[in-house]
Amino acid sequence: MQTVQIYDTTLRDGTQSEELTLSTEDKQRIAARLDHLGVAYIEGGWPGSNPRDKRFFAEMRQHGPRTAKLAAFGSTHAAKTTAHADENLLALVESGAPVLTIFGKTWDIHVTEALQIPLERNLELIRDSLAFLRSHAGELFYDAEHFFDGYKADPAYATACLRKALEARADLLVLCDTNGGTLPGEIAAIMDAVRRDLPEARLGIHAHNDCELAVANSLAAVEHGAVHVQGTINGYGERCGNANLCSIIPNLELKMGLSCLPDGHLRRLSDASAFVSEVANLRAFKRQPYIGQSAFTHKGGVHVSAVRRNPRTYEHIEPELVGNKRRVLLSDLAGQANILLKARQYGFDLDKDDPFVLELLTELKTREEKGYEYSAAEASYELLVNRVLGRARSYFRLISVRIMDSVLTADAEPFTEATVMLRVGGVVEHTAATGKGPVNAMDCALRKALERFYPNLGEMRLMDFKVRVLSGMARGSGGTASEVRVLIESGDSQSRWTTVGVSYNIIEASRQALEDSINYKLFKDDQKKLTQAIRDI
Ligand SMILES: CC(=O)SCCNC(=O)CCNC(=O)[C@H](O)C(C)(C)COP(=O)(O)OP(=O)(O)OC[C@H]1O[C@@H](n2cnc3c(N)ncnc32)[C@H](O)[C@@H]1OP(=O)(O)O
Ligand SMILES: CC(=O)C(=O)O
Repeated sequence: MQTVQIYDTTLRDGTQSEELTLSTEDKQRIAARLDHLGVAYIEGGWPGSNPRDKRFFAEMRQHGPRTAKLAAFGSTHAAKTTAHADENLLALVESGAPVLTIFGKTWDIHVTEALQIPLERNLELIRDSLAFLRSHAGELFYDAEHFFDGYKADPAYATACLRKALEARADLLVLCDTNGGTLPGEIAAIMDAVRRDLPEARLGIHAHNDCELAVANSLAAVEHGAVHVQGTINGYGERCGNANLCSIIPNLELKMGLSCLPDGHLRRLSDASAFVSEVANLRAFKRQPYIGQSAFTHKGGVHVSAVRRNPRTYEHIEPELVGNKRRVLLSDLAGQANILLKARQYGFDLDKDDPFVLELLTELKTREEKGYEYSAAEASYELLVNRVLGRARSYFRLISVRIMDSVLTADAEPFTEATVMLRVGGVVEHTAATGKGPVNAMDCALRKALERFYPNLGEMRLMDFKVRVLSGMARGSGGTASEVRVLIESGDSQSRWTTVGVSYNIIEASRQALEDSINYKLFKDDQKKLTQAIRDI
């Protein structure tokens, strides 16, 4: 099978993304995960740029990747000096990386306006920089920055730049669509022209996503002779990002029949994507093709009904091939098939004729009409199903919640206190707690009352709290009297879950979501204990 080399630049070009900053340790963790994924090259950074990247390469000399090759990045030497004296090139050599990649100018306006040097001098920079690095590099790559724009402006000059890199014995010429403005047809035509002019060159592609075409452009380049593709995990990168390897890799392997990861490693892709967004502390993009949480998620009843019979009816590949999984959502667009699939996921094997199915579907649609949104709050729905089917026990019964919020003066902190009365079995508990605002005070008082009976609540945390006003006059009287939906995301060391509440009173909506959240934690822990007890028998 033909192979395409994957060159990951998440740790270099990815960190040029507006919201992405990685410490040396973060970079090491991500490098280890990319190595585990099986990419051929990991571009670790620009050692001439900052001490963090320098330290990364020093660390990697001790604990380098096991199979991937580490690349260090830099530019051709400064015009005012020589290659031998250039600090950037010396830092590349000192990095000890087995692969050295430098970028150079190929577009005339970049030479005359950005570097402000004659065109001929730029050719010298390319040749001398690569010639200097040649003996220090296991592999030497040349990134022809703005190659496609340069080629459109002056094909002879852009090609002359590539020739200089070949003369200096670069192993690979990477054609870059740096501004991301090129169309797939143009990429194809220019790739063909370069291959005609330089048949001896090995070519790679580096595309940016300014026209949402970085993936398409990378695939077009491969169809027209590129043997090496650069990109980043989740498409992180400056402006609109880089070519997204999480789409490119499965497209190459599953649609184009080319190999780019070791056998079986494609299944690691979803985990790798989630890991990088977690370390980067960025929310994962749900609608990412292949590996996003929504990529194989079905909501419409018609779709779910067909997918139950044969998943190929609405899925272009099996989700497991990329380590993803199928999900089914519940909403007012659901049909009985959604309920059957969800119930099976919760451990109930229901039949379509079972009266519970219709009851659950009717309950779902009635509640969605009231504003509950179960596709975003599955824990609340799982509790509902378990209650209707008689499996969830009642952990506590809330008798009353009273909240006092007093603002003494305009510049003093407001003071909030919640009083909670509840019953656990035959015991009535009456507790008060203060908090930062009414929801926090209610949360603190509920836990204080319950932790004596359920100590495991101590490890539960509130992760996110969202309030949405439900479309104005149609619900409540509009404005500040509108109905609201509250979504609470909670978590413990094992998992996260989201619950929902709806009311015209924000405290009551929060109370519902909070109560579901606590019940869900207790229910889940009970289920775990039960599973363990069955295993132990
Ligand atoms: C397309 C790409 O993604 S390229 C990667 C872009 N990434 C980055 O820039 C991140 C890392 N950069 C840095 O840390 C810094 O910009 C450094 C250390 C490289 C340079 O910092 P400084 O010396 O302060 O220069 P500054 O950033 O202001 O300007 C860039 C300099 O590089 C020069 N330069 C730009 N491209 C090249 C090139 N291919 N070859 C030689 N010199 C170049 C510019 O002419 C300018 O030098 P000048 O001011 O003497 O004319
Ligand atoms: C080299 C590089 O990152 C670019 O041209 O976009």
